[in-house]
Amino acid sequence: MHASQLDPDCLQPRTPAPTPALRRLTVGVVGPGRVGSALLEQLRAARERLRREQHIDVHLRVVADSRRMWLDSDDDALNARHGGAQTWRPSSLDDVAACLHGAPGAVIVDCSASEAVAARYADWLAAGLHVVTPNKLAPSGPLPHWRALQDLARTQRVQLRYEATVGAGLPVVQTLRDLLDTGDELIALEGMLSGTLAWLCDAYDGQRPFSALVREAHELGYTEPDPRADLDGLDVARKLVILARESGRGLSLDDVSVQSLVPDALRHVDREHFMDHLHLLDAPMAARHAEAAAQGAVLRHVGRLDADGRAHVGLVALPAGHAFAQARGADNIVQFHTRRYADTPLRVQGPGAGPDVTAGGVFTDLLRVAAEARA
Ligand SMILES: NC(=O)C1=CN([C@@H]2O[C@H](COP(=O)(O)OP(=O)(O)OC[C@H]3O[C@@H](n4cnc5c(N)ncnc54)[C@H](O)[C@@H]3O)[C@@H](O)[C@H]2O)C=CC1
Ligand SMILES: N[C@@H](CC=O)C(=O)O
Repeated sequence: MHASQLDPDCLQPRTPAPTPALRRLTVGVVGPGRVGSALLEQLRAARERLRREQHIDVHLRVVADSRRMWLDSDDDALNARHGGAQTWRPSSLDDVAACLHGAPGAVIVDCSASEAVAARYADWLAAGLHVVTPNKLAPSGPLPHWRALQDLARTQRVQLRYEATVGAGLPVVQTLRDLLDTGDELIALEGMLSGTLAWLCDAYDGQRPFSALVREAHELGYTEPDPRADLDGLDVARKLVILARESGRGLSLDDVSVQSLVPDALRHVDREHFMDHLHLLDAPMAARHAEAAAQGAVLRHVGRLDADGRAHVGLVALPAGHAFAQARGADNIVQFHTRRYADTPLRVQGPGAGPDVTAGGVFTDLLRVAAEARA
């Protein structure tokens, strides 16, 4: 017997630790767009390693977009009903839930930006399915509905996770939750909470038209499906609402004072018309930029939750030495002012938009579902 097999305390042969049972996650992905496709790629690449090292078996059972769905159920009867496994068929959110129902560790991942999908969470949680999402519509939607969803998840003993709704892959929601769970108290927070606006403010130097940069941010996968949600400040307002609610404040979107960059003429037109008329943003942005530059300042898009409970979103001109002025690319920065972090705020910083980092945040939530279900 080799010495390394002896327990040094009692010099008895060690009993080999039993191999942990394999834990299955049965996953359905709704919305294989930019984030959803990156998630599918990450799941594929990690599958063997997760099985080998973490004893987690991730089984992808269904993928659905707005028009069609792909199904590969373990259930022969269900497959037969739908003409066999691995088939494409018209999309149905009812069928997505049906084919996950009762499966071990069944999770629906909503990677859409759709109200119609978010409206299904209550049914899915009630049916015993975990829900993971980067979609901000439910957690920043009507407060009574959001609280009811959280209560439902608790009573059904399933998980509702949404880390990637704020800061994409950055640990923002979890950091706040950890602070509060360990007895700290949020006093205020401020941050650059839009990857798109961070990237636009950093890239815009008054030379290339702002509208051309907005198109580029969209191609890079930073913007919302409709980039107006970034430019009108609503996306950041949603993130502030999510963080405020996480800290126990009953904030709603109507409570956030938002400065929009979208001209009135483009507010209510359809998305195609908006994209065709992006040049209307150019002159106002050029004026804001020139005004800031004349003061030796730079423009940054900032969201704030004040100690008195008020919330604001908008462009501000900051001196070049300010921490936000030094952020580059699509970096988000979130600064938590808490009772413990009173002198220097706790800061989370890094790229806060883009398919890969966002998918990484969603994937982390999936692994948390597996870890918590194991406990
Ligand atoms: N792009 C980013 O950096 C980040 C995105 N998010 C969130 O991630 C979500 C996805 O964003 P992207 O991938 O950029 O959007 P995308 O537009 O590329 O993809 C959206 C997908 O949802 C599908 N979809 C729309 N309505 C549907 C319905 N009723 N049923 C089934 N599928 C439906 C579309 O077919 C498409 O596949 C959004 O909620 C966004 O706010 C969150 C953090 C960062
Ligand atoms: N469009 C959003 C994506 C992440 O939430 C952003 O730019 O921050």
